[in-house]
Amino acid sequence: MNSYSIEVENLTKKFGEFTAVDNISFKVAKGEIFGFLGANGAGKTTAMRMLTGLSKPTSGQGTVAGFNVIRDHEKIKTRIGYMSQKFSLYEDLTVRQNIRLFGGIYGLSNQEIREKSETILHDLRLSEVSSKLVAALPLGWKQRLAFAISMIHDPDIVFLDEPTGGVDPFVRRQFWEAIYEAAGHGRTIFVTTHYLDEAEYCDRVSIMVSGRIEALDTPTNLKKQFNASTMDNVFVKLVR
Ligand SMILES: Nc1ncnc2c1ncn2[C@@H]1O[C@H](COP(=O)(O)OP(=O)(O)OP(=O)(O)O)[C@@H](O)[C@H]1O
Repeated sequence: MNSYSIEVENLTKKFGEFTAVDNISFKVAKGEIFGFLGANGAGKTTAMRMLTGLSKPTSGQGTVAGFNVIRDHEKIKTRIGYMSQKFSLYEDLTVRQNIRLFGGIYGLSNQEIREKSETILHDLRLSEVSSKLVAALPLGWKQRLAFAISMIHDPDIVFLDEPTGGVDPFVRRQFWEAIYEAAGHGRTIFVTTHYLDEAEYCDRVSIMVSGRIEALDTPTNLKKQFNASTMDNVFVKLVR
């Protein structure tokens, strides 16, 4: 059995003459927390869209959750979860309605939705606010809820696109505890972030510059390699 969740080779995306993602190759092990970093415009979103089956690579090959990124992109969508900072929950629906809605979208039966709803509400201690509009929740709670909902269909991999924007370090730390828990259950976490302290929490980190992966290793090894005391310094040395 393949021990990698993601395996890509020379993945490239061009928009006309412009190469947004330039021959990237890497593997992510099952249950790994993989940080996907890069400056604005480096190509992270474009790469992530190819990995999640939303965009067809111009060239290259690979598998995500065991499915071919070119031929089986519709199947990939059934085995992954996705959470972005910008598009996550419906603010004008209640907490419970959001869980129901996404459970339905991900193809769960009514019985499964009922069970998952109770588990999520209980685990996140949201039972008392289950009939409140999501708009009324603090941002940190919304993020935790969106993360739980992105895993409602038990995906092999969860893609998190800047999941902790706009909250304080304590709330971010709590979110990362939830990430560790998910990874502890064997789920692969693929996460982009602009917070370099969060890169330290990842098992391995890749750093993209102008469409290419310029560095990829554990935070400890990257700091050694770049003679830097923090991931922030590694990033600055590579990107600026
Ligand atoms: N559909 C498109 N057509 C043309 N150019 C595009 C398209 N999508 C992205 N690009 C360009 O590709 C490059 C990479 O963009 P991308 O959004 O992947 O970067 P990013 O690393 O995710 O940046 P950010 O952190 O700002 O989201 C940018 O120069 C962007 O302008």
